Amino acid sequence: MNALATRRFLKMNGLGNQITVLDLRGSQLRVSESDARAIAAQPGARFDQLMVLHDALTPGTDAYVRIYNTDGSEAGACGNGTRCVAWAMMADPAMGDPSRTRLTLQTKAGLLPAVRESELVFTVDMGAPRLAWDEIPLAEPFHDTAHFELQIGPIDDPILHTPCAVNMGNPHAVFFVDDPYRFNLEQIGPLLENHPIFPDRANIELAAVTAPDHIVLRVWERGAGITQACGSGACAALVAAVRRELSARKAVVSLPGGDLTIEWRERDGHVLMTGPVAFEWEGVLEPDWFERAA
Ligand SMILES: N[C@H](CCC[C@H](N)C(=O)O)C(=O)O
Repeated sequence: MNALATRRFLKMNGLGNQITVLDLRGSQLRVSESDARAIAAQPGARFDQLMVLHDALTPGTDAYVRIYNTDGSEAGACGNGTRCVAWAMMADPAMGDPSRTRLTLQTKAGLLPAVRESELVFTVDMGAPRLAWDEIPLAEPFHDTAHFELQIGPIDDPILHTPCAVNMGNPHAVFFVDDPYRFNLEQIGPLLENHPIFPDRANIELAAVTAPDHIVLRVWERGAGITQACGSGACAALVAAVRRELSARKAVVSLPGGDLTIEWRERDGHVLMTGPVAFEWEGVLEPDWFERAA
């Protein structure tokens, strides 16, 4: 029997970004890529991102978190998932400590401090964006990642072109358009996600700046496809808009699932993301889920 079987999980969402939280602290258990895919295949546990808690590795942090996409691949950051984990570690009856209002998670991309603003609203310090081409990462050097060369569609009348590259602990390519809802993201997304310019693939954003403090955004996520919201994608879109001098350093980003407030703080260059979480249900990982997938 798979060692993960019978472990409890929480099904949550952050603005409709489907998040499953699995607490493996106090054990040596690890989730493999095929385990993640087996869990994702279950309607009751289905996720865009699976957030797996492990014992903290570094003093001053509260947990080490591994983040899996639907396809089993690992991501370095997940804004919506971080808010969900923060809620679980503070408010869940079984694993939460209600006396806490802040904590710091560690992922393979760095530290993610989170603060509870109200019962269901959290702010995460997503850190400073990395804006050099070799940190994004892109296959070719570009001297300006705010305007790097990539286009799809006819050469002289491209459908999309000249995105801005931002690494928020995971790679994003932001295209500015008039109306993100005018595009067939289902079709374009996989072409861009897997474009050879992105050796690690990329999350793809279609963004419209409708006012200096408002961005409309749709996201095609690496390893997960279209999602209702993407926290790191919202951060990437705001950073890209500021670099293009299209928006202020603080804006509301409207995603299909709802709004996030994003601020690229002047003082230290960190990006702060504020938004809600929702708890849906809890369950246990059933043994036969893994047998069928094996
Ligand atoms: N939905 C997440 C991001 C997942 C990114 C993942 N798709 C990748 O980088 O592979 C968020 O709220 O930030």
